[in-house]
Amino acid sequence: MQEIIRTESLTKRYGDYSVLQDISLNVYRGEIYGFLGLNGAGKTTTIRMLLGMIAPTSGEAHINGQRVLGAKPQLWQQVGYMVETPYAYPNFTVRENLRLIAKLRGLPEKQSTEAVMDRLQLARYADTKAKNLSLGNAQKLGLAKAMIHNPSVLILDEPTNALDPAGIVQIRELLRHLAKEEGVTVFISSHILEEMSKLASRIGIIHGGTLLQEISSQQFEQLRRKRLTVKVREKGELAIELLRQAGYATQLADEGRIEVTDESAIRQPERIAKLLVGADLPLAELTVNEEGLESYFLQRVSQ
Ligand SMILES: Nc1ncnc2c1ncn2[C@@H]1O[C@H](COP(=O)(O)OP(=O)(O)OP(=O)(O)O)[C@@H](O)[C@H]1O
Repeated sequence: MQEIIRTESLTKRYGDYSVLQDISLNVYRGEIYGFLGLNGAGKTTTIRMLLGMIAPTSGEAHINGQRVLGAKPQLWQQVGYMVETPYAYPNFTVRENLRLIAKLRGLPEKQSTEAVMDRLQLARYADTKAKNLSLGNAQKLGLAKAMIHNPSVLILDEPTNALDPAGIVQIRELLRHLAKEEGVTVFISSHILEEMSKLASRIGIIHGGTLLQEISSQQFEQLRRKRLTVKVREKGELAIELLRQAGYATQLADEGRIEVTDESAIRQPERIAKLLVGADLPLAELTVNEEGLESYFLQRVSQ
């Protein structure tokens, strides 16, 4: 496997305040590496160092085998990035903004602009001034700028932040396609656990400036605690008794809800429904809940 991104003990301090400690990670060609952490965990700081925008206090970052600090300008022809809220010239249209970037990058202006607008489904906003775009479309314009030169490495800081659900699915599919079909390496940060487990092939979890854990997305899915919540219209005690007798690990939660944590119940909730309805205990609610990022961290950090 070809190593594309490598950090060695990246550390950043501002005065006495330590933002990042000893971050060492590797990302391989065609991988989508999800960098997952709560707000303030240190994601943006890491990404800024990956891009050479700020210098580490100690440690190093490498892309394509080159040390980022002091890298030759050619390195940046292979890298596309979007960090925090993307900037665009407000009085230029989407097309004008992109043509400007194409020109600065020495690309065929018309062809690369139209191609990237198509890719991100931005063509119908081509003549809209950047200042009149919705937040989601402004974000897409930022992504278009990051991708216009067809880079082989994409580094994206919370790229789906302002997008609506349809936009999130679209970007997810585009990134998956780029990684799988074109071998593009994607490093993407987010604080949304759900999104990461759907998109990334590997996930690095950062908390308080430390890389806590690196796992595959499949492992991550298995580690997340899931539970089935049931509520019956009445006779909650009886329902609990019945479920326990049937061998399910069951406990009473808020507002008369019953939580079932067995794998088999989570995989086949219809069995629970059948059991209760069959005993004349009609259901008011039946849901599978997945643990959120905060509680996953709390559990992980307190171990
Ligand atoms: N220039 C700076 N001077 C001092 N502290 C800073 C500086 N830049 C960032 N920090 C602090 O470093 C910590 C990590 O910030 P960072 O922006 O990297 O987090 P993040 O994980 O990207 O969070 P968010 O999702 O909120 O952007 C925060 O506590 C932040 O206040």
